[in-house]
Amino acid sequence: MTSPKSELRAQLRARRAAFVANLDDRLAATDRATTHILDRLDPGATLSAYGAIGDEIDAMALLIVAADRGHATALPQVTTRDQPMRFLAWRPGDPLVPGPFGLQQPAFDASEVIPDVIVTPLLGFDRSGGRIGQGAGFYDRAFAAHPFARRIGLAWSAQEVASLPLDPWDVPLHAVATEAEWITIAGVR
Ligand SMILES: Nc1nc2c(c(=O)[nH]1)N(C=O)[C@@H](CNc1ccc(C(=O)N[C@@H](CCC(=O)O)C(=O)O)cc1)CN2
Ligand SMILES: Nc1ncnc2c1ncn2[C@@H]1O[C@H](COP(=O)(O)OP(=O)(O)OP(=O)(O)O)[C@@H](O)[C@H]1O
Repeated sequence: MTSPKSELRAQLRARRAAFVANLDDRLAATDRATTHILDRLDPGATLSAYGAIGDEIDAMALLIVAADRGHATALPQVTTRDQPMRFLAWRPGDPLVPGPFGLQQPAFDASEVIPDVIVTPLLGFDRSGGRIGQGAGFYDRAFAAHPFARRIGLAWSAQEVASLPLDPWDVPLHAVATEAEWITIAGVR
């Protein structure tokens, strides 16, 4: 299938890979990006993040520091493309089990939580809060199911595009954190 979105995904994957390959210090850059988020968490907020796939910014250190600061922490659990993604409690030291797409996920008996903040991986973002992901719609469906959660994209600056083709179900991000800056999107409810 070639569509504007799938071509764009391929371009963005290539751009992200080139950016990461040229990064001097990936850990330091990850730390700068995630610190934008940590510095702005409301006390006691329940935070969901993710473990990186491939060239994504890894958000596990963010989750570990947040847990240390007293936040309840969670990771998404996906099973099949048809089933909605759920957010399951996960604290540092809790087991992780292999899931689809090479994901490491909380155990099946972990309790479901309602996150206050959803830190979201992405392939591309724009300054209107537009986001393009892997194309399975897991995050768009989760955003629709959790309308009161803050939606924060975590991405390398090279993942910015001027504007994204938007579908009716796309839910805008409230903010994007990169290694270079913190971007808040005006007017997103
Ligand atoms: N780190 C991370 N966790 C996540 C997501 C994500 O994008 N990144 N998801 C967001 O929805 C969900 C999992 N959904 C996914 C849907 C499709 C593919 C996928 O097609 N992967 C490619 C390889 C991509 C790559 O290496 O960059 C593949 O399997 O061929 C992966 C995850 C939930 N957790
Ligand atoms: N709220 C929703 N309810 C039902 N289906 C949805 C919803 N949001 C998105 N989808 C479905 O998800 C599919 C993929 O959407 P899209 O291409 O926007 O994914 P994406 O944002 O790139 O991926 P992801 O959110 O997994 O990172 C679409 O076919 C769409 O029908």
